[in-house]
Amino acid sequence: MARTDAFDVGSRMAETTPLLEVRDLRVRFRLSHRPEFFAVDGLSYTLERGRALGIVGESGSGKTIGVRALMGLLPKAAQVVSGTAVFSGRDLVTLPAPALRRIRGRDICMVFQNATEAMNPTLTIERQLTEHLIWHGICGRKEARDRAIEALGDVGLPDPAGTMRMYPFQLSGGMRQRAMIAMATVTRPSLLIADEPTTAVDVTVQRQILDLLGRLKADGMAIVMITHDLGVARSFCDDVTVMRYGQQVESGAIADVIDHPTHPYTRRLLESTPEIRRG
Ligand SMILES: Nc1ncnc2c1ncn2[C@@H]1O[C@H](COP(=O)(O)OP(=O)(O)OP(=O)(O)O)[C@@H](O)[C@H]1O
Repeated sequence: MARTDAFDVGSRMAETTPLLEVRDLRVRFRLSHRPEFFAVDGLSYTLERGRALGIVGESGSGKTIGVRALMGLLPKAAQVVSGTAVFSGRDLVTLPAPALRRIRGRDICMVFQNATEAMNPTLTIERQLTEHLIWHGICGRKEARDRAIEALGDVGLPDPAGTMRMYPFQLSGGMRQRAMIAMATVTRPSLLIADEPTTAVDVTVQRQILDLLGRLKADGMAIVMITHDLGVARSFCDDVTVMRYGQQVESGAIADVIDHPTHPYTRRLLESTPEIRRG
């Protein structure tokens, strides 16, 4: 792997403890119809508060499984077989399920690729947004409602109070995606994992979402962003790691990797998006 030794997201802040330190994470799949395989095979990175790491790579390279492993949200057939993921001093890999549940949805939240699958179709947007705030004891119902309305406004939904009364199926795809981002950020987690957050939305909404995530980052939120779009990574992330077949082939500061890719696979990814290199 190129630049591994130099890769330390936010190394300028090395004197502070990183918010998240993932070391040599390996996730194995055991399925009945095929030999076992490693969907993630040695993933390492460090992330500081207020920084964003992009994880890029083609479909099936292990990007999503790599972050789901941190959240304890792996499919049944998958298992973390080695490695550590230390978040605020605690290893998420070995943390008992109840302790992980207390962190998930409060300190670490995730924006999923597909809002329709991630949302509960039987609950109003209000219930979905206020649930974490109340369940985690962050605030009572009235304040939760105010915070939910504010979060819906922050993601650029035009009528936050009206949106609160709706069910997911009553929203357009772009509105649903924004409501999901509001759900993931309403607790102001210290770490946000965003899996292709702007893939399903048009360019204007994409800009709004990236602006919002940029403001949250400036306020100190750390963000892991999975994207196949190097343009999004370039405009938003401080650092990037490139994955292929479960392995990290190249990592470093985003501008370095884009301007001076060392791995042939990274060069191929860049060649397929020529507008990136023109800046
Ligand atoms: N539920 C599952 N059952 C079986 N195999 C799976 C499952 N989820 C993921 N995999 C396999 O694990 C590997 C990594 O998948 P992963 O979803 O992490 O890729 P990805 O890089 O996020 O791709 P995409 O951009 O398409 O989401 C792939 O080989 C994939 O087929």
